Amino acid sequence: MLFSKRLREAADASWEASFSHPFVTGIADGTLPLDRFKHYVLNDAYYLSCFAQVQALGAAKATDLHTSNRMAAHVQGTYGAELSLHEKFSGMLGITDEERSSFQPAPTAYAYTSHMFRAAYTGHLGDIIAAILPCYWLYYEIGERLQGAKPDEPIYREWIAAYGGEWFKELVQEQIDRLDAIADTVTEADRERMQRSFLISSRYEYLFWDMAYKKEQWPV
Ligand SMILES: Cc1ncc(CN)c(N)n1
Repeated sequence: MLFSKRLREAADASWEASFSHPFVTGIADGTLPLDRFKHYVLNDAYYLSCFAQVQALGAAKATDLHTSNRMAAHVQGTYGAELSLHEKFSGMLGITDEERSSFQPAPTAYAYTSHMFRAAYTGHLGDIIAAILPCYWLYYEIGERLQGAKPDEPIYREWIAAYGGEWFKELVQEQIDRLDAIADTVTEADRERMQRSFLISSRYEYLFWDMAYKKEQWPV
């Protein structure tokens, strides 16, 4: 069985929980209150800037120039496509420069990014891709499932269009194929560690919706 198939099966319960989370279903039917989406956008901008750094660490840890180049291209994708989408959302949501400069990540955003940095600093490229792959793959599956949805809110329609698009599908498949190729060359202990990391990221993806939905803050 392909390693990616094994990961997808192992993560199925937490991915199903993401598909049916009220934050996600609220984007699909347009009922999600905008203040919760704003909390998501602020935290996600932080998340994506860390994600790009982790992708760059993947470029540095790759063992051939082609892969370094591709991981660096993915950094540009995060910056040019996803973070610029957030810039647009920030304008539409009226997020001020002051709000952005004084923003501090919520506990879940901080914990999830710390998990990715841990994989990047302690592992090899396979560990990095295992930790970041749910970010690509889960969003693509959500984008695909939501394609038929036509929420009244324009921001939600744009969000759905971005993640269900062909450009994103190609990037996701490229990282799945890369991880499968690496998994063939490492030990079973490595594969088990990568699987644990993939599952932790999958659970954090669920918690990230929940963080935004509940407008999570530090308790003290
Ligand atoms: C938390 C999270 N996970 C995934 C994605 C999609 N790259 C995102 N924007 N934010």
